Amino acid sequence: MTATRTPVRAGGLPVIGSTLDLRRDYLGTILRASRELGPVVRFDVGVPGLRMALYSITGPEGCERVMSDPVAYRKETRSYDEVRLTLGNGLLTSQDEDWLRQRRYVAPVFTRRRMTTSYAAVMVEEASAVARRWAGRGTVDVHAEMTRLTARVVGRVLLGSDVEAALPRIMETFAPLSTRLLRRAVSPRPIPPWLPTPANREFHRHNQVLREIVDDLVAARRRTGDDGGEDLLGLLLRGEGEERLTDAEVVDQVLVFLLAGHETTASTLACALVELARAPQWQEAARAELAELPGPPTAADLPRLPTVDAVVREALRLYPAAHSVARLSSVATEVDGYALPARANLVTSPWALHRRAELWPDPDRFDPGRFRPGSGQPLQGGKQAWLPFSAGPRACIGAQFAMLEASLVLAVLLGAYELRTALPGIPLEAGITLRPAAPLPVQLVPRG
Ligand code: HEM
Repeated sequence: MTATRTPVRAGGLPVIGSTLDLRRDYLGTILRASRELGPVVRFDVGVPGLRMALYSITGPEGCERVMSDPVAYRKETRSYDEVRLTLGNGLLTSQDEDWLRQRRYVAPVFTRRRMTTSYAAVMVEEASAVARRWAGRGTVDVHAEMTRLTARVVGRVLLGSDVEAALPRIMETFAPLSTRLLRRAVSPRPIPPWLPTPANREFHRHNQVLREIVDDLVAARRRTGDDGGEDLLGLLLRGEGEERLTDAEVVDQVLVFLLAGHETTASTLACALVELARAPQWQEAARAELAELPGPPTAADLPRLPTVDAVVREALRLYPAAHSVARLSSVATEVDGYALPARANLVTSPWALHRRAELWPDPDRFDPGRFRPGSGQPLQGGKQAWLPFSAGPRACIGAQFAMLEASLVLAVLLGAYELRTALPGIPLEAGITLRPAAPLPVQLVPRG
């Protein structure tokens, strides 16, 4: 296709362009631009002379195309440079040969067999422990509860460690790091991280805390001399094969999996639980399917729980934890019929893609029925209309893990409790990930 159009420019203010809009309300600004101006929009960030152009990509073909081609669209963006300051060169941030070697190396930990047997059993065990712990508690903050649960699962399954003790430190550091990252990603010239400003000092202290947590996890495993059987940390420390990782890569890898492996699924689960608490008919529909199972849910039962699966997918549509997937174009290119220059900062937005009315009617409404066979949705765009885990070779390696965990946890909790809430909606905060901005109280009514 020949490029015919230049991207529409978002209004913003004469001198500073869209800087304030993006900083104050990133999600709202991207969504409004997508709805009012189209699938490729240019935002000018910063004052003239120091200006940076940022292009939002919110159509199904455009998002998939940019996400799927790691040669034409690179992880050399401002936001990824910021992520590297915290996470180093692990699987999420590395590129090319480094990435391929790391991805092949960790692949054995994510086989279907492991997911559906040992990992699923741990997920059900941990969810059942939460259900027991909730007994007698009238109301719980489902975001805090799901964060604890998913961290315990990642700790047990991937790292062979109890990470619960470190959780308060992880949460204290991750939230401000995440917010800082997005703020700096939409600044044309952020203050260099080596300048000893109070904000930078706090940033380095937070990074140090995270590194200390990982060092402790690695040291504890080394002390026990246990090679951890088949888990991720055991695999990393044993250093098998020709593609073995350097010591620094091991630490970076643990950090990535520790953070990416729980925070995203926790937010998804928390949002799903609140939406279910607001929609008793979907709880009932899910329970009717659960009632047909012979015992506690297992991975093998999931095909018999289509409503639970639809609830997870709908939560990921409305609240995609990875709301943006950023790339830098390595060459001049064309996306959705719009010409983009080389070295353009692109932000594909699952958040805005998932709320396009021509794909998803009444897009802001929670309706798991969209994902039931025969619903006719998405109306166009097919699989490209739902991209919470990105697409192509750099898609989320933990996608099946997350889907499995979210489905099993919902199945266990819905079997044990009726959920109610007075929350009118879910307050959201966009940093590097999308997360609830406040506690999410949900009332529990024990079932039989
Ligand atoms: C609901 C939960 C999750 C969501 C929405 C999510 C979303 C994503 C997305 C969109 C990417 C692509 C980022 C990019 O290319 O810029 C990604 C990559 C990644 N995710 Fe997830 N993720 C989730 C859960 C998990 C879990 C449970 C794990 C680990 C167990 C994980 C580990 C990773 C890793 C290591 C990468 C980098 C993969 C690569 O580039 O090869 N994620 N995730």
